[in-house]
Amino acid sequence: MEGARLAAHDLACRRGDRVLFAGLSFALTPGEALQVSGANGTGKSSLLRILAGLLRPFAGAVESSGPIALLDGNLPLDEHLPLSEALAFWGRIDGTLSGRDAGLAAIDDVPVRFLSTGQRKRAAVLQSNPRRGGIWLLDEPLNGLDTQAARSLEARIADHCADGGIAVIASHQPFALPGLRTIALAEFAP
Ligand SMILES: Nc1ncnc2c1ncn2[C@@H]1O[C@H](COP(=O)(O)OP(=O)(O)OP(=O)(O)O)[C@@H](O)[C@H]1O
Repeated sequence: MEGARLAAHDLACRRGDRVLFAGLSFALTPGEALQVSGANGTGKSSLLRILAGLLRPFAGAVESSGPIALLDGNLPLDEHLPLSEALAFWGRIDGTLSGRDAGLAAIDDVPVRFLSTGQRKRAAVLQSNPRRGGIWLLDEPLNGLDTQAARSLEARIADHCADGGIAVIASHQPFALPGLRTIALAEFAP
């Protein structure tokens, strides 16, 4: 696979009748990670949805190559299925789920609707299943995770980038990632 690329060209985002940000540009090459920070409501989640192709930008364009995986507040797992079966559904669609989480093994048989906040996030990390060398869009990925799970996810993001992947992280929280670039969304508020 050719190396992943992700570029934003002069992006603007409008929600309702308000422009949240404008003039946002960046370019990421294989191995790079970018943190997007900003106060509540500045448009971090909206930016990730634009980058994922799920929301049309008000202006500007996104250029990407490589598979995209999005981890956001939604958990696209059947709430009524035991966790292992709910994950297996995506395994059949996506191929083998990348990675394992030993902390979830003991609750394989628990229906998704009974999972705790942190367990849901950990299941979402597995489900989002970033492809080797692809683009991983992460919305507040550390929310709800205990310290050990947070360190483990940081290590997983670092491995993903070391493997030629790209990561964009929307978060208020500091990240321990080598070479992490940052963008403060407030600087692009009109
Ligand atoms: N469909 C919509 N129609 C109108 N306004 C919307 C819509 N979706 C989101 N918004 C508004 O857009 C703004 C940005 O929302 P967004 O979720 O992108 O912000 P955020 O920076 O991720 O916030 P947080 O840190 O609280 O998660 C908010 O004011 C929100 O109310």
